Amino acid sequence: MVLPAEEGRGLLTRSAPRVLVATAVPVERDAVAQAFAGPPLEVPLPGATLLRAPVGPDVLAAGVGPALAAAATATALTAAALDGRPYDLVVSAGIAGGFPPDAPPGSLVVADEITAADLGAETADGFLPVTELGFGTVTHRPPAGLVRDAAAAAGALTGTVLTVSTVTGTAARAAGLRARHPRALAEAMEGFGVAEAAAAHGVPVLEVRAVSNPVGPRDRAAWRIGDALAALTEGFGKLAPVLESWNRHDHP
Ligand SMILES: O=C(O)c1cccc(C(=O)CC[C@H]2O[C@@H](n3cnc4c(=O)[nH]cnc43)[C@H](O)[C@@H]2O)c1
Repeated sequence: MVLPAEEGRGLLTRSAPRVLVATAVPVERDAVAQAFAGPPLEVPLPGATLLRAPVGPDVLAAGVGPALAAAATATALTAAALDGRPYDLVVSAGIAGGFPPDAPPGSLVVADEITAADLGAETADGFLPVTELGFGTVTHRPPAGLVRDAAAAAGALTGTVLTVSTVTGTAARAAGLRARHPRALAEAMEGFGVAEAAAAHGVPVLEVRAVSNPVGPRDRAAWRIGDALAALTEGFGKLAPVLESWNRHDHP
């Protein structure tokens, strides 16, 4: 991309943004990496290994759950900053449960809100988020322009993606989550942790999820993990130009 000051002269080019994609497990990491050409290098970090292809984002299997996701993402962000090559964008990605009927298995969701759904206190009157106890935050909002462009490119739905530490296994809990978060399309276990790490480094965050199962009564046999991983690869293939042209200064 030509820098505005050099337009017409074509002397300087802006280098591609550095993007870190954090998945939970290696099969998700490999599904994302498959969307980008070239054999990836393995870059060891404390507690995790990054895949770095000649072109495209660095992809990390950060672990399952918000704590491990936050720790591994923060490690990768710190290593890159100390190396003098900080990341410009962090993407939390992987499979997820989708709230029926809005987000069926195989569909792709780009989060416009990343919300910790079980970070708080249970009371006799219901659940209180930590913010109502006077602490921290429960929601991170990715840049609106990036969400719009990413969803349009990938053919994805947009809405809230919940982060939970316990996979929902009953219709009652699914209904309770949806009542508290009417815009929720999906639940997964890492987005909020990845977003907290990105926020601590002042780096924007995006979350992209491929739906493998409905949120609700536990039926492990019905999970469509292969279809969701294929949707993740296809989605990242379509997202590639959006990520390559991402410039945080163009998208407040
Ligand atoms: O219930 C099981 O038997 C079971 C077996 C293997 C793996 C799991 C997981 O919970 C993996 C969670 C993993 O995938 C994401 N994910 C996918 N679907 C959901 C969901 O409905 N609710 C929450 N998380 C989900 C999550 O981000 C984890 O990385 C279960």
